[in-house]
Amino acid sequence: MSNKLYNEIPSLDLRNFTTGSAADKKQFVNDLGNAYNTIGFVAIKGHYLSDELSQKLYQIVERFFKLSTEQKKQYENPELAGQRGYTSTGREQAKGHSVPDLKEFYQIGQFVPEEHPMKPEYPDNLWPAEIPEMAEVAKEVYQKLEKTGVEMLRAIALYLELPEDFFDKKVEYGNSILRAIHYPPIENPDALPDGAVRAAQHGDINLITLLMGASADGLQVLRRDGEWIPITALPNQLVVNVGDMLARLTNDKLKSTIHRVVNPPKEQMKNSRFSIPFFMHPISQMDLTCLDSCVDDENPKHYKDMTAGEFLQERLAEIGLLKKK
Ligand SMILES: O=C(O)CCC(=O)C(=O)O
Ligand SMILES: [Fe+2]
Repeated sequence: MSNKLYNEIPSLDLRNFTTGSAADKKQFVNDLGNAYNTIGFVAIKGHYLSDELSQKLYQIVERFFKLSTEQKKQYENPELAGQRGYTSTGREQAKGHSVPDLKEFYQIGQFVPEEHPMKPEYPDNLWPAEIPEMAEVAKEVYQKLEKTGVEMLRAIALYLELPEDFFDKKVEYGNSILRAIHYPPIENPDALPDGAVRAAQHGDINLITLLMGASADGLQVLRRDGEWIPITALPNQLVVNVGDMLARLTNDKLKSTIHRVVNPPKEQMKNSRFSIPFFMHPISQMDLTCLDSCVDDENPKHYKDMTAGEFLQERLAEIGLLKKK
């Protein structure tokens, strides 16, 4: 393994894994493991989401967030803990951070056929009547990202010396979330509460996150040496990082990538920022107990045994989305 400290994230072509030779595939797996052990993010081209489709979704999302607060709040139901529909500003804070992030968001969950046994597992998606095109476009984006995520998890399984299909059944009709985020203009920077930022530093909850290029700069990753490095996804690239669930499963052999979204420089404070991460979750029954292969005397178990569903509930409470009854 190289100990090189990257200043930018390595870029890989997923086609080397999906349609390449055995040697290409092996190289992809090695490069991916290397990226996750150094900077923690990787940029992927040759995936299944077209730039055209992602632009279409961005336009729809911008139209939604331009609606009045009253209109948007029709799609906010606190009983859903932010997992479907709209969540207004001031609700979510990063774990361990007392000031809420400067953002509002809209979450879209799994699409399960009516008769499927997994159907009752998930609340229905909410669709804004004002934007009738959202449902169809969001579903297409969701499924293209999910398909990309399955391939990424196959490569990760091989890197961990697990069977290639280790994650396949665990993410089939999984609890993944497409989250459209709007970071509103900062109208009065002097009136911001201390420590209020667009997104305070955090690790994502899920297995892996796939992020399409945001509308503006601001995303930064915490490199292993403690330096914050700016991340920009180029057109046609997805940025993919490891989340807390994969860190638990691998006893931190794969570490959850800490990242944040900083406030813009003064002259850009009046601009909105939009981003659309896809959080790849397994089904809630998945056991996140550390793999035996990742535990030894030098690396005793860091985490207590939990299912993905239990871990998600715990975290939603910690970030303010699930109010304790
Ligand atoms: O807005 C971004 O670029 C990243 C957002 C993020 O890290 C998150 O919602 O977990
Ligand atoms: Fe994140």
